[in-house]
Amino acid sequence: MTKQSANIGVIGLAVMGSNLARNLASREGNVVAVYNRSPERTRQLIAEHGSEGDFVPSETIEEFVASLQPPRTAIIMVQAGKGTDAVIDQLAGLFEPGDIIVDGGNADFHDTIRREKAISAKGLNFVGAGISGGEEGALNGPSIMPGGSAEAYKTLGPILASIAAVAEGEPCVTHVGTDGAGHFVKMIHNGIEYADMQLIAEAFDLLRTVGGHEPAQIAEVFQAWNTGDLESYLIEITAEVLKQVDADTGKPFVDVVLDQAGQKGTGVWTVQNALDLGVPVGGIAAAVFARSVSSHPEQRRAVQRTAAARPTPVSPGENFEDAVRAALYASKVVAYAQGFDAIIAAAKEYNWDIDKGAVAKIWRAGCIIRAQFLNRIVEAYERNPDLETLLEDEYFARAVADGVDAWRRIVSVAALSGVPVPGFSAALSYYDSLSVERLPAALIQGQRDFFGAHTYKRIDKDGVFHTMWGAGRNEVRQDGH
Ligand SMILES: NC(=O)C1=CN([C@@H]2O[C@H](COP(=O)(O)OP(=O)(O)OC[C@H]3O[C@@H](n4cnc5c(N)ncnc54)[C@H](OP(=O)(O)O)[C@@H]3O)[C@@H](O)[C@H]2O)C=CC1
Ligand SMILES: O=C(CO)[C@H](O)[C@H](O)COP(=O)(O)O
Repeated sequence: MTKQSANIGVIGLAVMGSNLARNLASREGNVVAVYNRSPERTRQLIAEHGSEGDFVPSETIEEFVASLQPPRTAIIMVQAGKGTDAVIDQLAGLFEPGDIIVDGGNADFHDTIRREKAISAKGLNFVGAGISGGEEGALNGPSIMPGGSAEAYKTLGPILASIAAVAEGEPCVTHVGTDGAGHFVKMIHNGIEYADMQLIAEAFDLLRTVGGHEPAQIAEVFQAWNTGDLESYLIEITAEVLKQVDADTGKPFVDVVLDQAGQKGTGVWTVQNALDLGVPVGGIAAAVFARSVSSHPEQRRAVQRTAAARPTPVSPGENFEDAVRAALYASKVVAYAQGFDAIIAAAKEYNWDIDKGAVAKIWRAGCIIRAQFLNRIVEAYERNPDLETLLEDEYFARAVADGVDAWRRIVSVAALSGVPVPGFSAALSYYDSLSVERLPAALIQGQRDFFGAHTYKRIDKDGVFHTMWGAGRNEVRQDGH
């Protein structure tokens, strides 16, 4: 065994960890310690890729720790939850003050805050770092969202910058904020990812059901869209998926896959946390619920048996593809606006100094939502870092206004044709809710006051009021004036 020869270590050598270790080993100057609970994975990595760089494999965690140069830095890439806690406990028992434990998994940021507190009390550094890009990103350059202390980032930052994706000459990594900030931002990335995917799926459904196109034709539409303002990794891979033909049946691949979308939980976390923070993220929530609806086959079958006859799709009308594209773009803007709203609210709640423009920059490459579109968000926050919402920025306000007629038409066409568009319609209702001068919330206040004396405010004078609904219906002031 080479003693203390590695400048960085990776624990957990499944899909993400083994590729991240290979990425690290491919960078000049890195010597990478690698360890996995089951030694077969470590042996496989070395057998298949050992010649790609300087690896130091270990079959026990003690050996792994002994192979790291102080201050030791180890990136954990194991199953989120109990697996991560188990590995952190092992490392914390062997590391020395000043050493750095990095959790690169998809951790719940509350766990990261808890872990950071416990680990830093022992004099060790703990960094929760969101890593996005899937297995290909981990190997060739992911987008990395580290939290933790600024002190730990001084050591860790250059290592992460050396393996991150690069967008317009800048590495896709930034110190997002302290303790759980990195994992919070990664969670929001995934929430936006869910929304992006759902909106694309709705566009596909409309082009097929109302537009009458076959998957291969729709693939060409998406390829064309990928050269305009919708250019993104998700649009690009959608075209690839739609082109695929099933070898067994000769049918489009998309027609032989069971229509029940899976999820590992980060979308649900996004919505749960947004609710806790009081941030309306209806567009993202619609995407999470859409996956959930798809995965209730018994309920779907029950309603299929009893529902009214399915409507005949209405005529798509002129420029249908362009209208779908406009609806997709406007709905996407809403999803990103809601995601950034959640980041702003969390930064206030948890005292994180998050640079929104820097977050948008590190999402431009390496991650699943990578897109040119992120540059528009960078520019918006450069124009005004204190935007109430991205929707008020001059570029986004104009972009949405330009597409809003088409957006309304598409939501109407979908409703008349019986095509479910929870993402498009939730986003449009959100936009209308923000842009209409008066909301029916006044009636809800009246109802609350009626049944529960919950009081209300008036538009024409200060104070808190209650109407004596059961006794004369006089209005009385409730705030002591
Ligand atoms: N897959 C993806 O595309 C992405 C994944 N992530 C996150 O990265 C992390 C790693 O993901 P992935 O590579 O898919 O691997 P998995 O999430 O499938 O986790 C498998 C790894 O965890 C290890 N492990 C599980 N429990 C324990 C334990 N109690 N003690 C020690 N090791 C344990 C396994 O070791 P053993 O071999 O011994 O079972 C194996 O190395 C996860 O947190 C995931 O959420 C983030 C972005 C994308
Ligand atoms: O973190 C990721 C990318 O950034 C994963 O790809 C994501 O977790 C996939 O999520 P799900 O299985 O819930 O669709």
